[in-house]
Amino acid sequence: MTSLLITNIGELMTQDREHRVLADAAVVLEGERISWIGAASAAPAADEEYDAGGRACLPGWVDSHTHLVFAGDRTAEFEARMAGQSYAAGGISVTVDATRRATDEELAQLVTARAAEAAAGGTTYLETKTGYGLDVDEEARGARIAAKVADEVTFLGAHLVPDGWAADDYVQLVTGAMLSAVRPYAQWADVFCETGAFTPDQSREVLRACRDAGLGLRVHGNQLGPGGGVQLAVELEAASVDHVNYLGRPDVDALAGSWSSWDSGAGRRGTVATCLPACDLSTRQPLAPARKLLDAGVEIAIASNCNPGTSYTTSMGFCVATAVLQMGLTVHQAVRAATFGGALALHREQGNDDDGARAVGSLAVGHRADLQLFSAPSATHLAYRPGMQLTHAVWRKGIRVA
Ligand SMILES: N=CN[C@@H](CCC(=O)O)C(=O)O
Ligand SMILES: [Zn+2]
Repeated sequence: MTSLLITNIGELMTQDREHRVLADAAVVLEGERISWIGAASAAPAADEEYDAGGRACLPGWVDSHTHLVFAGDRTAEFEARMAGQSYAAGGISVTVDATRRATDEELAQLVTARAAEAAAGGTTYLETKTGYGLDVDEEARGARIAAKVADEVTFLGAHLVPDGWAADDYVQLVTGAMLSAVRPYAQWADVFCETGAFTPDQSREVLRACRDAGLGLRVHGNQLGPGGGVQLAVELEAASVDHVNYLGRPDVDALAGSWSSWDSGAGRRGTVATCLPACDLSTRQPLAPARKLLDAGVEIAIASNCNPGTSYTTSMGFCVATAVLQMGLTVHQAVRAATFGGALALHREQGNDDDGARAVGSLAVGHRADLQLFSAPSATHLAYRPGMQLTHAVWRKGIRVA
C-alpha cells in the first residue's frame, strides 16, 4: 500500500474531537486512511511526498443535503422570484415533468456531472435525494442512478403530492409500492413537511413506514413558515431536520434537548439542524438562525441543498462563506458545520481502524483520507475572499480527485 506525506501545511484544521488547528503541519495518507498527523518537523518518511507550500488543509466537505437527480432548470421561476414573487412548493412539478422526460443515460450523465462539480469544489462525501420522480418506477430509477454516484441516497417520494392525486392516497403509494421499489438503493428517508407539501401527520406516517423498513430519517422542516417539522424530527429521533428558517423557542429547546446526552463524539446523537445558506439567499427567506442554535447547544450542519428550484449550486465554499458573513458563525464553526456537522447528520462521524466504517468530516488517525488544500494560508480566506475559487487539491479515500 502506497503512503503519501503531505507536508509544509500552513494551517491544518482537523475538526477532530479536540478541535485542533495545527500550524506547520503534515499528514500521511496510507491507502484510504489517514495514518499520521502532526508537526511537519516530526513527520515520518513515506513512499511519496507532496509539498503543500504553506497552504491551508481542511477535511473535505461533507454535503449532507442535495437533490442532484433532476433534468431541466427553473431559470424563469428564479427570475420571477428576484422580481418579487415568493417561492412555493408547487414549482417542484416543473422539474418532475422534465426529469420524467429524460432518458436513463441523460439523467445518469447529469447526476455524474453534478457530483464531479462538487468534488472539484472540495466535496468528498455526498448525500443525494430522489424526489423528482414521484411515481413508483421514476422514484426507483432516480434512486438507482443516485446510488451509482452518491455516498448516501435518501428516498424523498414525499416531496410533493403529484397532480391528480389525493394526498392520503399518495401517502399510501409512498409507504407501500414506492418504498419497496426504492428501498434496495437508499439508506435514508426524507419528507417535505410544509404547507403546500405534507402535513405533520402525513409526514409522520411516511417516516414511520420508512423507519420500519430500516431507513434512517431526515426531515425538510420549517422552511417557508413556522410548522411542525422540527418537533416531528425530534419526536422520531431523525438524524437531521433541514432548512430550519422559522423556529420558535420550543423548536430550539427541542433540538437542544435532543443533544443533552451527547458528549462531543460519544453517547446518543440528537437531531442535527442543517442550515442551507445558499437556499436561504435564493428564496429570500430569513436566514436560518445558526448562531442561536449553536448557542443553545444544538449541533448544526451546513449543506448546499443543490437543486434546480431553491439552490442551484454545489459550492460548499460559498455556503461556508455565507454562514460566516451572514449567519454570524466564526470560520472555524462554519467549517465544522460543513465537515464534521455534515458527517454527524449522516451518522458518519465515528469509526476508525477498529471498526472499519471510517469516519468522514474530520482529520484523525484511522479516519478516511478525505481532505482538501486551499490556495490560501488559512481557512479564514474562504470568507475573507468570498467568491474566489480557492480549491487547490482534493483527496478522496486517499486518491487525488482534483
Ligand atoms: N424544499 C423542498 N425541496 C427543495 C426544493 C425543491 C424544488 O423547489 O425543486 C429544497 O430543499 O429546497
Ligand atoms: Zn432539500
